[in-house]
Amino acid sequence: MQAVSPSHNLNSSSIIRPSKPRKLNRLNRFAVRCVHRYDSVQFPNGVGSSRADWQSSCAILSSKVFSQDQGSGEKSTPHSNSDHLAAAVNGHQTSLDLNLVPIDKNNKPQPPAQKPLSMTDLSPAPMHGSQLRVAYQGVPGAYSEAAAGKAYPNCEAIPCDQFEAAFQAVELWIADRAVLPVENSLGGSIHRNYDLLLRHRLHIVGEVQLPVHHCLLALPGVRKEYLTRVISHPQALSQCEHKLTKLGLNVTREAVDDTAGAAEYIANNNLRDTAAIASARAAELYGLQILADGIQDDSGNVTRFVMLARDPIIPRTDRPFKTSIVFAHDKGTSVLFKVLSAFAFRDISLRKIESRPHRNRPIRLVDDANVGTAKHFEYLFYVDFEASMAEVRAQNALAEVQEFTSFLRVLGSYPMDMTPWCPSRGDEPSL
Ligand SMILES: O=C(O)C(=O)C[C@]1(C(=O)O)C=C[C@@H](O)C=C1
Repeated sequence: MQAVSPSHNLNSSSIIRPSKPRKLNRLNRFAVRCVHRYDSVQFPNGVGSSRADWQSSCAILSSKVFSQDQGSGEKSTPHSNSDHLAAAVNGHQTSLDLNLVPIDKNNKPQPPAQKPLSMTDLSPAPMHGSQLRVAYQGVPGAYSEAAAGKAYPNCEAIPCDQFEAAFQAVELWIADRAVLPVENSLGGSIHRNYDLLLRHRLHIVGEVQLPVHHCLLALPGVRKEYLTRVISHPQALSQCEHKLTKLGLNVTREAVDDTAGAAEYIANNNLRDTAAIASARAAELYGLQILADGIQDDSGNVTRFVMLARDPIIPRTDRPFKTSIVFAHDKGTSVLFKVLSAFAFRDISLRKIESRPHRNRPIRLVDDANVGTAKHFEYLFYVDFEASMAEVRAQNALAEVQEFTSFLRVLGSYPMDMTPWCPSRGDEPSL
């Protein structure tokens, strides 16, 4: 993976603010709007977020059409009609020809040139024809950069100073994807990214798990007795809480934007009383020595990252998929039990559930007449479940969830990273 230089850091202040968050609709309203737009939709070269909006709407619509065709049966057929329809509405080349019969120069209809789906359709190559550009939060040497490289080998990694800048980089076509942490095996959820997933219109297209192996870094020649301060990303500080104490360090802990940024700061400012918690790669990049290796409190320290794109991928059934949704109900939280039962009845396992308070920020809902109303929800619930949106049981579960909720959005249906959460190098720190 090639990392662009830190001087190319995306600064959130230098990025044009995106337009206001788009309207959020209930699924059936999505579908209705989608039918209307279907006749008139144009795909200019620069496809904007409205296309992504349209695509996710249509993916849901196609799922619904398919479920109706199948009656109430819960069994899904791999590579069934729904796959084709979903393919057609998810940006595959054939979607552009849907209602058009190609005409030759003598005005004779031509048989449609059908292109079979390939793996590249699932994760389309960048339109600019070069390396995939992947935005991550932090500077080179950050774990997020490593996650970007694991998710997209040979990508061009684009450092961003804030999570929000990474979202904006994709929305503004500066990057093709963003790779952002959502959960750590020790520190739990990275709430900021859950909030941002809702505020932005990107789609989750994949996930990747990264074992996180922390080192204590300082300038060459510095001994741990000289240290008065340890700086790092708040997640990294919390992942090493006990080991720092065990190391006998009498230090204050200070949070900074990212782990590698902490290492860079020490090097740039020649700080001999400060150490950073960061990766071995950060030590190498910023010329620091490793004072202690493997200082995370748990050897199986793993962070889960999601890959985000402007367009959703086509859900499939030939490998394990996960689907992430967010929902809310304006009559409080009692709906939660009903929603969870919609999955339980269909034997769909839940992987994660997260609630986020949302009282102070209304969400704009749009009705069938396209009239928007601001709704306040006390809590938003984020759920990851183990099924693909191409499966009828998942489509039916969501149709039921929709009945119980005032707001529902599918954040993405994507292949699961099946790597077991396993220990990183060594349990005890080496000094
Ligand atoms: O600071 C970094 O290096 C990051 O990539 C961020 C981050 C996080 O946000 O959780 C990623 C992985 C580790 O859990 C620690 C920090």
